[in-house]
Amino acid sequence: MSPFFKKAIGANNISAEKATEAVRTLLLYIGENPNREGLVDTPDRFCRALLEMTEGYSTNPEEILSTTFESESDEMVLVKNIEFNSLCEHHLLSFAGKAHIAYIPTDGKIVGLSKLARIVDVFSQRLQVQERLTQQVANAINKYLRPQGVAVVFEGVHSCMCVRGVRKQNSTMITSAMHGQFRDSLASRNEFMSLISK
Ligand SMILES: Nc1nc2c(ncn2[C@@H]2O[C@H](COP(=O)(O)OP(=O)(O)OP(=O)(O)O)[C@@H](O)[C@H]2O)c(=O)[nH]1
Ligand SMILES: [Zn+2]
Repeated sequence: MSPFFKKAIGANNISAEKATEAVRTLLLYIGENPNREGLVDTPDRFCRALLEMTEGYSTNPEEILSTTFESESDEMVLVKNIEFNSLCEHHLLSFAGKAHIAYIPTDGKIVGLSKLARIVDVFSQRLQVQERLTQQVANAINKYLRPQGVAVVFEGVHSCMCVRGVRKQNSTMITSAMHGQFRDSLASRNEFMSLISK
């Protein structure tokens, strides 16, 4: 019995047995034989992978952003090219790319660099649309860090656009969310945009 099966009950009181049975049904639905050697453990693996890819539901963003430090500076802090992997809520297919986050501290209140990447993970590891993912990251930083401004840009390539449907391989979706000084000041916004485009 695999580790997933030992965790007998998941969210909404759904048993692991029922979840794996649903995947077996999907395999039958496409004309496959779920009992053949290569597929016999696939329902279990799929359920474990899905749980892993959506583990952001069980992480509280407030906890991540609660460890802060003091700094002398109230200048912009920017972390760019933070990799993310998410699942589109329409097709349950991956969309992935990079996120760029900047904030302007209030009273020198700063946060560890890794925490910005962790915030990206918390909201990426859920079923998402990129617009909401971008907003949620910006809103969480705005709410828990209370900076003078926060700017977030996501650049994502959506598998559901590449491997099926319109099959466009080279399109990238760019979404942004701005609060405070980045929304109010064109100069701050331009500085952010020029730094991330370098
Ligand atoms: N705005 C937005 N759209 C997304 C995102 N991820 C996937 N989509 C789109 O969601 C839409 C779902 O459209 P539907 O018409 O309901 O589904 P569909 O028939 O599979 O659509 P096609 O992909 O056009 O074949 C598609 O246009 C996808 O490209 C996202 O993060 N943001
Ligand atoms: Zn999709």
